[in-house]
Amino acid sequence: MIFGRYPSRDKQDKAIAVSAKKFRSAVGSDTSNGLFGNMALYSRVSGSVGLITLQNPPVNALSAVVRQSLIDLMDRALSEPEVKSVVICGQNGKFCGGADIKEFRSDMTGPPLVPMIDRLELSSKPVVAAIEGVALGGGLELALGCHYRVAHSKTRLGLPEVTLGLLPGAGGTQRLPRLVGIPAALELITTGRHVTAAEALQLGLVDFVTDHNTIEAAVKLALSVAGKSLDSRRISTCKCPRPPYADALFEEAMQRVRRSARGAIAPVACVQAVHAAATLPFARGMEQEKQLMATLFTSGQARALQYQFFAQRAVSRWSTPSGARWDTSKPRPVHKVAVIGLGTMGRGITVALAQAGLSVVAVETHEKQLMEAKRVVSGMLERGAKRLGAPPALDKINYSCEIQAVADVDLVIEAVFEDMVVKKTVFRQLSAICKPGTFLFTNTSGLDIDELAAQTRNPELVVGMHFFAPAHVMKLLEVVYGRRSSSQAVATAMKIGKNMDKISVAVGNCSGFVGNRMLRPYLDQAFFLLEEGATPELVDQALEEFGFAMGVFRMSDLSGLDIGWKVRKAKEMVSKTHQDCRYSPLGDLLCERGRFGQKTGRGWYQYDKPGGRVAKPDPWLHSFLEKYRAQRGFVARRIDHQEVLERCLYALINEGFRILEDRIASGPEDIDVIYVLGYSWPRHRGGPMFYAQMVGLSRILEKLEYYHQLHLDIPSLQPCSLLRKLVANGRPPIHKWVEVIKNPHSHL
Ligand SMILES: CCC/C=C/C(=O)SCCNC(=O)CCNC(=O)[C@H](O)C(C)(C)COP(=O)([O-])OP(=O)([O-])OC[C@H]1O[C@@H](n2cnc3c(N)ncnc32)[C@H](O)[C@@H]1OP(=O)([O-])[O-]
Repeated sequence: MIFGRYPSRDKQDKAIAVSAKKFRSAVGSDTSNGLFGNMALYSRVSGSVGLITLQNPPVNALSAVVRQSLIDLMDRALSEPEVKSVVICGQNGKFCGGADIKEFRSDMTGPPLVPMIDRLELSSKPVVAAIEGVALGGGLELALGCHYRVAHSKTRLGLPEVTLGLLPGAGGTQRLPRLVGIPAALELITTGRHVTAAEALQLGLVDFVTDHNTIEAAVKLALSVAGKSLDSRRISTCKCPRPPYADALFEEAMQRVRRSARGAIAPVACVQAVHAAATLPFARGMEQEKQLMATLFTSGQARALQYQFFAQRAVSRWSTPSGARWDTSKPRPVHKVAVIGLGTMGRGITVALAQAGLSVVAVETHEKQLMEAKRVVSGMLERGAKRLGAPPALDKINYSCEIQAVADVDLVIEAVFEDMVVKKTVFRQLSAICKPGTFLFTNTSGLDIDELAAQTRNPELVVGMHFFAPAHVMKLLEVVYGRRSSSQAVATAMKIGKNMDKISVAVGNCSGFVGNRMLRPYLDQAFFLLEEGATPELVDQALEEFGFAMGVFRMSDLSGLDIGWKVRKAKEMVSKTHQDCRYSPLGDLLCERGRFGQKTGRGWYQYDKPGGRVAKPDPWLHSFLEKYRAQRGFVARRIDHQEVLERCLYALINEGFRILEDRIASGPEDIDVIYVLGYSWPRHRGGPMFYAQMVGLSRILEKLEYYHQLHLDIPSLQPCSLLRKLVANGRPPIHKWVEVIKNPHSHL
């Protein structure tokens, strides 16, 4: 009966809106305080079911007003004798994205989540969560407080609080293990992984999954359970199932998070909270959860992670110094894309484009290499499809040895060698072959976009795309606009990035763009520290303890020392005499001896064989460094971790300020997103510019001044004028830096 009476989602939203209107007039609420812009709505369906709809676009986050409305509407449902059960759903096909993260930045007001969920669970009438779209964080915790959970098959569920530096502090750490068991709860809570509805059903997280109308299904269930005992449905009253090997499980989980979290405190607190669920009664477990949450909530790590969450969304609202903006620039539709050059990067880009549903023409000049690329790309697509449970997009790609095959595409991504001469030739060819209006994008990690654009008839169609390897996996894309790139070309590059599921950051054109430009002074400092007495092990240990996945030398062994050597040779840095500014030839000297890193079994470390992965300290390298110092007049001194961090990181941050000053990045968020997603900067430290704010701009300035005085031949240690200006302006918070950049006379 309910199915026949139930309207489509559209109609249903209209019905909800109508009942909301009636409800507003019934309760006589004041709309002037914005209450009804963010609230929950109430209606009665099928005679005896109270339907509460969360309404707080875009993700129905549980803001203070939503929480208050939910409490009021639950009271209403409980007080109406005709109502026998309740369904909670979210408007616009999204159940709930969790607590309102914006509220975490200010003093929290409104009713807290924990007692609200406890009251819900205590309800004498059954409450069913109708979960569509997402049930994340506090949203899933709300659903765990309900007595039944019905999910749409396309829903994603999870407790991602750990990614925001928190734990599921609205009872999630106590209810989830009771519902799905300790192993699954530990995994979900410490990783923040989202699960599909199918997996949720398998775990017992939801009771029922539907491909059809979720609210209909939830209402049907609510009708069927009305009046039945709820004793076994209140998760807080259930005993947490404790496997016999629980102690070993917790031990293993703690070791795992300590290893992978590299100094992040939230995953450790998550394990502790689940341990409390396994060992304490519910109420005491909740106390433990609350205490752990309080510590995390005020930590710098939570602030850093929440800053990064918003920064990753803010970068899509790009702008350029010439006034082009995301909201006034329309991307052109793109259906067919060509990739030129099927080396490692070209293959990854081809896969990413095909997976995004675009038709791709993949071009490689030699038949043999083309066939090899086809084999590898097909394998990558097949493995990806297996993971996603979808068919591989093999038929999206046409392979060709002829550059003429790109004549009718809408966009070309050139991915040939990182060599200006080769790229210029390709761009001249493309400009002649492609149909008018074709966008010509280049995958480069630092070459001059304007110089390439000058080879074409339409430089406004040229944009840089700096992909990170592996290109089909890495989330980051630097979209580099040149002096003449049109706003439409930039908007189209940003859109293509989004289609490929990347986080794209629009940046200006300069050598190395943002990421690699900042890397230069960081690498230089690491070399200088070796000259002054450090070892690769000492430098790497300091950086890894800070939170980097790999120190600079281990990383450079992994990516290959010869790559940087080639670039330095092309820039004639290797052959030049460096009189005014210090240059360390250490990397070049290693390359001259054939030590290219892991691939040759020798680099800054030694490996058991070429291609080996386990880095071991190399006595040869140590004695080489000693001889080098003696020959060049360096007297080895004791260098500690603090100096390593200050020299390497502050030099990198100083370059970040220069980049902001030069308007290469439009704000500190751009730099921080690039560094976290592309250069493994520890996420819980927010990014280099956020870290600078945490350390204190005055301290960074003071330390840079100190080191620059000691090393006047290292210009990158000279504090840049923007940093001085920010300190002179009273060290404004990071979101106000842009005001100082735009208005040099600003006193805020
Ligand atoms: C009390 C302790 C216990 C509980 C703790 C928690 O629940 S912690 C929370 C645990 N929950 C999470 O960690 C979930 C966090 N959210 C997500 O993972 C994703 O947003 C999504 C999967 C919900 C939707 O993905 P999608 O690609 O469709 O969309 P999108 O990602 O582009 O977002 C659209 C807009 O919504 C905004 N916004 C989103 N969520 C929230 C929020 N909770 N709050 C506020 N705002 C939020 C977002 O900033 C953006 O705003 P903009 O830039 O347009 O002004």
